[in-house]
Amino acid sequence: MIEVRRARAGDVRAIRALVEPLTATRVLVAKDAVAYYESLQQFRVVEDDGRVVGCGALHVMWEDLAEVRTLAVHPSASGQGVGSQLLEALLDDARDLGIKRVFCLTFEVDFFSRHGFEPIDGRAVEPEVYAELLRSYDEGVAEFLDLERVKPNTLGNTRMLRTL
Ligand SMILES: CC(=O)SCCNC(=O)CCNC(=O)[C@H](O)C(C)(C)COP(=O)(O)OP(=O)(O)OC[C@H]1O[C@@H](n2cnc3c(N)ncnc32)[C@H](O)[C@@H]1OP(=O)(O)O
Repeated sequence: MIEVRRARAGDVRAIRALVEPLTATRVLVAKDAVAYYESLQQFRVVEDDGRVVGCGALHVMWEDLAEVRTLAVHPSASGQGVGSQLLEALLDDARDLGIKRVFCLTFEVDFFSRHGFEPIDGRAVEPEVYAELLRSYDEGVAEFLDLERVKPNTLGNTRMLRTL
């Protein structure tokens, strides 16, 4: 039976195993193990008969803004609605947190479009918020801000936004 649930500390190994092949092709950014434990509360996983087959995270960036991150489904489980269930659960988390806009940076434009995301150009935040976000040490925030130093990581990705 398929179940979407909050991640537990014991899931981190399975999450890393899902993500690792995707970092080799730069679909997802490689992170150290400690980063997954530190951001564990952001994660949801999909379990199928006791096996973690998908993961995804929601990272809050500002008062009205969060980012979907690290969405990955094992190839053996793709095309069965697992990614859609995960994404919708993360959007529900965003609603629960009072978030109004959800950002993502992805090659999977059709998939995210089917879930109400639209490509955006330029900055998605006011200059004052941009200046505050510059103070973050988070690499994903740097990618959101489209800073020069992280551009090699985001080459070919599309910036997308969903309004809730
Ligand atoms: C912000 C970020 O994290 S960006 C990174 C996004 N992740 C990646 O690029 C990693 C590599 N890709 C993946 O892990 C997966 O392909 C994902 C996450 C993009 C999609 O996960 P999936 O579980 O395959 O998605 P899901 O099954 O919900 O939808 C995919 C397709 O299956 C179809 N589908 C959905 N439900 C079902 C179902 N019950 N039965 C059969 N097909 C279905 C959908 O119509 C959809 O069609 P499409 O390919 O034309 O869009």
